[in-house]
Amino acid sequence: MGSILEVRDVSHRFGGLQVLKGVSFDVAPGSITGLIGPNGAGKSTLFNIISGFLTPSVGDIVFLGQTTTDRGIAARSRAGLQRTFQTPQVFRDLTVRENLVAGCHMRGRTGVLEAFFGLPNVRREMADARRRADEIIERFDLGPWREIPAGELPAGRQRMVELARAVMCEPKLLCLDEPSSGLSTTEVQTLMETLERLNADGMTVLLVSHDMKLMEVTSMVHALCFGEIIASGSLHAMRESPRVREAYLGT
Ligand SMILES: Nc1ncnc2c1ncn2[C@@H]1O[C@H](COP(=O)(O)OP(=O)(O)OP(=O)(O)O)[C@@H](O)[C@H]1O
Repeated sequence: MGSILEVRDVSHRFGGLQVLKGVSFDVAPGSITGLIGPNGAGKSTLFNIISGFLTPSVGDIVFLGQTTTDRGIAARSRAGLQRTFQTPQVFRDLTVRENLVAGCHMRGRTGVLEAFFGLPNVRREMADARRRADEIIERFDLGPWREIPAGELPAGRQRMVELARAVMCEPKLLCLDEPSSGLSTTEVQTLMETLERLNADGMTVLLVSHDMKLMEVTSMVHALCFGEIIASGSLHAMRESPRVREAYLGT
């Protein structure tokens, strides 16, 4: 199989501000690919373009061989691209389990009328969703908080709930925006182990962050600076690259 995701010559401007300049890279299936860069490099803009929250001024996003540049967020999600946010977006009043079941909704095949009348296939689908939510809750060590409203959990745990909900959708590509932001050292370690486990189970991950510790889980890293990719390679190669050191690490 070719690339899961191809970013092709993407440029973007906000009014007079050129934020991305001809950015191209691929995400290989089965990889954890990282995108690093200093504040203001254009990471979030690129991430929003990949996930469909923004349309690039120029260039294309190709997901699973299909040009998806003009497809909306929901269509990309149905095709298997899931994202998380810098600030975790959980349904605050729903329990952890309900959050995960809600995540499963996108995978459902039943229509609105069937759901309204509570037809047997809807009940079956809901039972499947609850079973799957319970499995994932165990995998993410969220058991003790299963029936707690997600909004009452500390930020680190909410991030795990958001990640678990994204995993419920069985994404082909999981895109994570600054997933370690606001986490303690122990929580970052747990996050890294979780990502490695998901990847070992076959999930492809795109990780956008300036956290070099977190980047240790990646097999390929692209460094973005002032809207351009200035280097690509292993994390070790990035740490050794004079251009990255100068632009990103400031040494
Ligand atoms: N909606 C917007 N309108 C105008 N300028 C914007 C907008 N969003 C981002 N920018 C500008 O685009 C540039 C790139 O921002 P972006 O948030 O993509 O960078 P980043 O690498 O994600 O930074 P950070 O690590 O601080 O989140 C910055 O100069 C920012 O001020």
